[in-house]
Amino acid sequence: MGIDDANIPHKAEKFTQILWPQGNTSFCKTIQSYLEQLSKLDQTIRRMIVESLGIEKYMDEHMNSINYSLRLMKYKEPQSDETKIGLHAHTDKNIVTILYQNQVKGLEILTKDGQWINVDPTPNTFTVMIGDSLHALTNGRIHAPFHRVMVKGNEARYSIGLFTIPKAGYMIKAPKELVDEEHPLLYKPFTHLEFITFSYTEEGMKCESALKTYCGV
Ligand SMILES: O=C(O)CCC(=O)C(=O)O
Ligand SMILES: [Fe+2]
Repeated sequence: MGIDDANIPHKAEKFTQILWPQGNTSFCKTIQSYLEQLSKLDQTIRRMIVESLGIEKYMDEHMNSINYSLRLMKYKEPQSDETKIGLHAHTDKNIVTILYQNQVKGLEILTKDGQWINVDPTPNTFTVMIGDSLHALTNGRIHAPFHRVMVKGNEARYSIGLFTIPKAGYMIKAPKELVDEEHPLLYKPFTHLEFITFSYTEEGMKCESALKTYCGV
């Protein structure tokens, strides 16, 4: 469950009302404050990425091209020592995801050489995941890793994700500065909505990389 267009202040109130029709000021304020602080962290991260790629002239366009979505997730305890899949292996389709979780481990990331590694929970630590849209926008300079959640034991895993999502209709297109003979264009321009729609089709779910199949050059 979550909040789309989470940058709109009254959305946190509406979301709280769904969970507590009689109201819950403390929850609502916590969510608002979380959104405020985490969106600043997201902006710092994206600014650093744009600067590190030397494409500062696109900074304002990039910073203004997204909306936020906040999702609260619960992975039920399987009540068994056998490891079960909580969330299937996938790449995020958006720009940047910032994850925070309780003390129950389960998040795993696939390294470029094909090893699944655990992301062990550390208090006060956020995990930043790059999504396919940023991978495409940077013409492949930044890797969008496959990740999954594996659960076992008797304790539920809770996580909260702030997702940076391209605005409706925004064309995701690598700037010309990142395309040259050594780095040929990897993906044709696309919108997030069209890409995500494809990724949910039978073909999109079956193929190894929905991004490559959908708009790979
Ligand atoms: O719960 C987590 O830590 C990961 C969630 C996730 O990968 C997602 O929602 O895309
Ligand atoms: Fe994910």
